[in-house]
Amino acid sequence: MVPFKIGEEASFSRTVTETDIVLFAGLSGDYNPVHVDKEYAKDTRFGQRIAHGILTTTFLSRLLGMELPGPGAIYLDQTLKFKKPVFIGDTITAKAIITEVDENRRILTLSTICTNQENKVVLEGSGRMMVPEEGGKI
Ligand SMILES: C/C=C/C(=O)SCCNC(=O)CCNC(=O)[C@H](O)C(C)(C)COP(=O)(O)OP(=O)(O)OC[C@H]1O[C@@H](n2cnc3c(N)ncnc32)[C@H](O)[C@@H]1OP(=O)(O)O
Repeated sequence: MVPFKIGEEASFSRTVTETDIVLFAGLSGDYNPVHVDKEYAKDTRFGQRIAHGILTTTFLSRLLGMELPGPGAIYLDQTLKFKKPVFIGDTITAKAIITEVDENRRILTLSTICTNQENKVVLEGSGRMMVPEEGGKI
C-alpha cells in the first residue's frame, strides 16, 4: 500500500533575495544579464532583474523531497510553465497536491504550483514521484 491519498497537499513560503540569485548564478553558471545585471534589466519589459526560472523550481524540489511525498522519494518527471516573473523580495508559496496514485508502480502525480504574495501564479506544472515502501528505500 502507498500511504498517500489523492487530494493530500503541502506548501511552504520563502522570500527570494538578491543573495539567492547571486548564489544560484554561481552554482549554475547562468549569469544571464536578466538575472544579474541591474542596468541591463532596467530596460527589459520587467524593468528589473528576475529570478532564474529554475531557482523557483528548486522550491518544488524542496517541497517534494522534504515534505510531500518526502525523504526517499525520487523525481521521475516535471512539467513547468513560467507564467509570471519572480522579482527580488517576492514571497513565493510553493504548493503540491496529489492528483493520482499508482499503487502498483508506487508513483504519485502531483500538481505543482508557485504563487507570489499577490496570489498570482508564477509557475505551474505537474510532477511524478516514485515513493519507497514504508520503512524501505528505493
Ligand atoms: C535560460 C533561462 C532563463 C530564465 O530562467 S528567465 C526566468 C523565467 N521566466 C520568466 O520569469 C517568464 C515569466 N513569464 C512571463 O513573464 C510572461 O508569461 C511572458 C512575458 C512570457 C508573457 O506574458 P504576456 O506578454 O503578458 O503574454 P500572455 O498574454 O500571458 O501570453 C501570450 C502568449 O504566450 C503564451 N505563454 C505565455 N507564457 C507562457 C508560458 N510560460 N508557457 C507557454 N506559453 C506561454 C500564452 O499562452 C499566450 O499564448 P496565446 O496568445 O496563444 O494564448
